[in-house]
Amino acid sequence: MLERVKHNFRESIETKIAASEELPIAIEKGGMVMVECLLGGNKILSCGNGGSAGDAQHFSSELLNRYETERPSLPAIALTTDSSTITSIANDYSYEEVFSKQIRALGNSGDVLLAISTSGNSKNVIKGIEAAVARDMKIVALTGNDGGEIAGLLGENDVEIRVPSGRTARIQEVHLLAIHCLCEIIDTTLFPQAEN
Ligand SMILES: O=C(CO)[C@@H](O)[C@H](O)[C@H](O)[C@H](O)COP(=O)(O)O
Ligand SMILES: [Zn+2]
Repeated sequence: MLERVKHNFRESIETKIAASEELPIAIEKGGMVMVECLLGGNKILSCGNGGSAGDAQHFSSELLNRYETERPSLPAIALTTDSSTITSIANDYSYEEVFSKQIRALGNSGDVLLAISTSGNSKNVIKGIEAAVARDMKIVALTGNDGGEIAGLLGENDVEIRVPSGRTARIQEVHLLAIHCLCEIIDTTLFPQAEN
């Protein structure tokens, strides 16, 4: 067991080193897409399944509450939290529609969708992206593996942050780091004078 644990630490560190070489440009671009959105008075919606649902909520709480510095609350909504809405959409329509239906109701032109999927193939996230595109929203996608179907759905104004790993847990670990980088870009760009 000790060896397995050590292996996981090493694998996670190696994935982060590879990501530190491959991802900064995409993360900076994603952060600036979010900054523009917020400067325009728009909001960021976020979605994902399982661990990525937790990541979607982690991100929105850091905008709505705070990241590292004192600054005003920023507008974000995780689409993973309202169990009444999610269960009724899944029950009456299909689980594939749980994000897209919310996006059609809440999403406006200029808003951003933070779409999180380690495989890039979760149908409800894919349908969420399609709904966001139809609403003239921009997409920042956190993916892994080969980007899956999501990679092929993105336009030139969208951003894919694809973790160079095929293992869900390792991808999620880098997604969280990328989320913290996005928060830092937002905070330091919008509130350069803010203090801890
Ligand atoms: O957290 C984990 C595995 O670490 C799981 O709960 C994982 O998030 C779930 O299997 C998701 O349904 C996977 O979806 P996706 O990342 O492929 O979109
Ligand atoms: Zn997990």
